[in-house]
Amino acid sequence: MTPEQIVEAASAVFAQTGARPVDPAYVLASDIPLELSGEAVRARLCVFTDHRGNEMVMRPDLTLPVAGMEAERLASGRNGPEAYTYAARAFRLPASPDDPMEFTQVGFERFGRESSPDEDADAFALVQAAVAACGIDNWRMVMGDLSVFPAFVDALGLHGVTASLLKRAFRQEGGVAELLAGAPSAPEVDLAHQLSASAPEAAALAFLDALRERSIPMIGTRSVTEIIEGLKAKAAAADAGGVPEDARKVLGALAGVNCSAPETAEALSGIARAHGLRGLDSVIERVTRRVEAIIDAVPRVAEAGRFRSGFGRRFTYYDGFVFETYAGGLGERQPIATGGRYDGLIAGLSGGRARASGIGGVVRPDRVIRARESVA
Ligand SMILES: N[C@@H](Cc1c[nH]c[nH+]1)C(=O)O
Repeated sequence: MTPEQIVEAASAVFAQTGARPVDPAYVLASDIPLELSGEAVRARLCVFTDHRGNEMVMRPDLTLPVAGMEAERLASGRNGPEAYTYAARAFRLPASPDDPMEFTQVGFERFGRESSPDEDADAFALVQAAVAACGIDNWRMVMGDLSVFPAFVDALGLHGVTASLLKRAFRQEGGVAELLAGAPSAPEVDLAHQLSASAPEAAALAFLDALRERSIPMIGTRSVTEIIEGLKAKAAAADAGGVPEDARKVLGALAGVNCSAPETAEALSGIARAHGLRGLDSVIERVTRRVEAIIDAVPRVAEAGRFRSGFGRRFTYYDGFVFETYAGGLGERQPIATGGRYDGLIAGLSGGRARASGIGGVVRPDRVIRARESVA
């Protein structure tokens, strides 16, 4: 198949559902993509400064601008479910030397439908139908659910500051492991206390001074404000007694969940049972029902699908089901299809003026071609 035929084949699958074709704004103000991209994507945003000195980005995906459009539509008083489809360009600095900076995503976004395991399965099955239409049948997939970790943290009954620190750490790659590995050092806690006592600007200056004094360079993609917030949260949790030993065991076990799709229910409920945790039935039931619905719709998932609890941080807008599909010789940094649920995004983008569930997924035709070539 030629690249055009692949785009056409995938587009036809999404168009058949009656979704409306769109091609929203290419250029976005940087604040929203910066805030809603996980660390891995954030480091890859194509950022530039416009003629007025505003920091802008080329859209790193289509979900953000499409959800922005939908948030405006809903906030202006229109309502009811809506679905969009696109075959459009997105821009990210390459994840590996053979990845392009500009690429097409063929996908869909659905808003305002019921947020249920069956809808999750339906959205996943639609993406896989597009993958199949592109001539790929020997794929594997990984799924996760971003609501599982916070639910386990809540079930542990920890102090509020400790619980929010853990939920926040979960959003960063390796964050929980780092947190569980050790309490913050005394100088870190002292610095956090000192920063807590200052107004935000003064705190930022004091923080940069502290780095300079210790000759520590600013690296990575987190902003000074975020680093300060993180430090303060760590110190507050340490002041509240830190993460107790039994909670460490539970979270360690949860972080280790990496099982075949049919084993998911047992993996999660086994941890809850072993540690006498209550209040997890509804989240575990939802995950279980979803896996069943997915296997009903796409039977290959029973052997080619895995569930990983720590999975899915490319974008911080995801808050439920997430998945990636891989094929051929391409590794996990180069999925051929991705998607997930983001029920809080419309409320976030509209400042609470509108609310709607959201779910969607995309196929990457350039990677489909490479996956096909790598097995040919
Ligand atoms: N925008 C996501 C895929 C997606 C679409 N809708 C939901 N998720 C990505 O680029 O990885």
